[in-house]
Amino acid sequence: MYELTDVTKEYRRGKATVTALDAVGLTVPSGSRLVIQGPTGGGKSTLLQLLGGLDRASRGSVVLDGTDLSRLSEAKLTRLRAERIGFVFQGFHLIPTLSAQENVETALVPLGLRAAERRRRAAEALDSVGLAERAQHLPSELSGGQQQRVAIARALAKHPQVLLADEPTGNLDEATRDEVMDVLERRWRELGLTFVMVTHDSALARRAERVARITAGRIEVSGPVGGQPPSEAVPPKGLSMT
Ligand SMILES: Nc1ncnc2c1ncn2[C@@H]1O[C@H](COP(=O)(O)OP(=O)(O)OP(=O)(O)O)[C@@H](O)[C@H]1O
Repeated sequence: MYELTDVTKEYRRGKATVTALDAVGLTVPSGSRLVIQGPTGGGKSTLLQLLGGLDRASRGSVVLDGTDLSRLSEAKLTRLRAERIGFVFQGFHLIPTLSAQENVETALVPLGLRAAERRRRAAEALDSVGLAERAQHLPSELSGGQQQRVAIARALAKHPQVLLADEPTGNLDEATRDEVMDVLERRWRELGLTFVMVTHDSALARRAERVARITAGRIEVSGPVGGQPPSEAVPPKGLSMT
C-alpha cells in the first residue's frame, strides 16, 4: 500500500522553480488499480517517478508498505526498485540486439538469481503474456503489441508487488491497445499487484475503479479508496494470446 502525505516536487530551471507536484496526498491500497489522468505538464509522470523511487520528493513522504522512499539510501532504493517495482513505459525500451527471452532476463540480473533460474522465470513470464513461441525473436521481429508484451513480461518476471505504467499503450493502434491492456489487467488480477497507470486514453480510464486527475500539481481522486478488482471478472489462468 502506498501512502503519500503532502508530497511536493520542485524542479529548478535556471533561476526559476517549477512546482510539478503541490502537497499531494494519496492512498493506493495493495492490490488495487489507480489510473492517473490530467493535462500535459500536470505532474503525472513526476508522480509515477516518485512512486517508483526513480526520483525523490522535495518535501513530504512517499511510503510503500511502511518504508518511506524519500528517506532510503540510494543503494536501498535501487534494491527496492529491482525487487518490488515493475515499470512499463510508452516506448518499450527493449535492447534491440537481445532476444525477447534475454531482454526479460536482464531484469533478473540485479536479483542475484542463478542463470538457470533466470531462464526459467523469463520463460514463464513470456508464456504468461502469450509469447512463449516468440522467446527467441529479436524486438525488430515482433509487432508493437508483442514488444510491449515483452516489456510487461520483463516488468513482471521479478515478481514485483507494484506495477507502474506510463502511457503503456501510447504507441499502439486501437486493436493492439486493447490486446496489451487485456494482458496488463489479467496479470494485475492474477498476481494481486498494486497497479498505477498514467494514460491520456479515456476509454482505458473508464475501465479503472479509481481515477486520479492531476492538474498543475494538484490531485483529485474519484472512485472508492478500496478499489479491489471484482473477483467474478477474473479470467481463466493460462489464457493464451499469440
Ligand atoms: N527534469 C525536469 N526538470 C525541470 N522541469 C521538469 C522536469 N520534469 C518535469 N518538469 C516539469 O514539471 C511539470 C510536470 O511534468 P510531468 O512530466 O510530470 O507532467 P505530465 O503530466 O506527465 O505531462 P505529459 O502528459 O506531457 O507527459 C512540467 O511543468 C514539466 O515541465
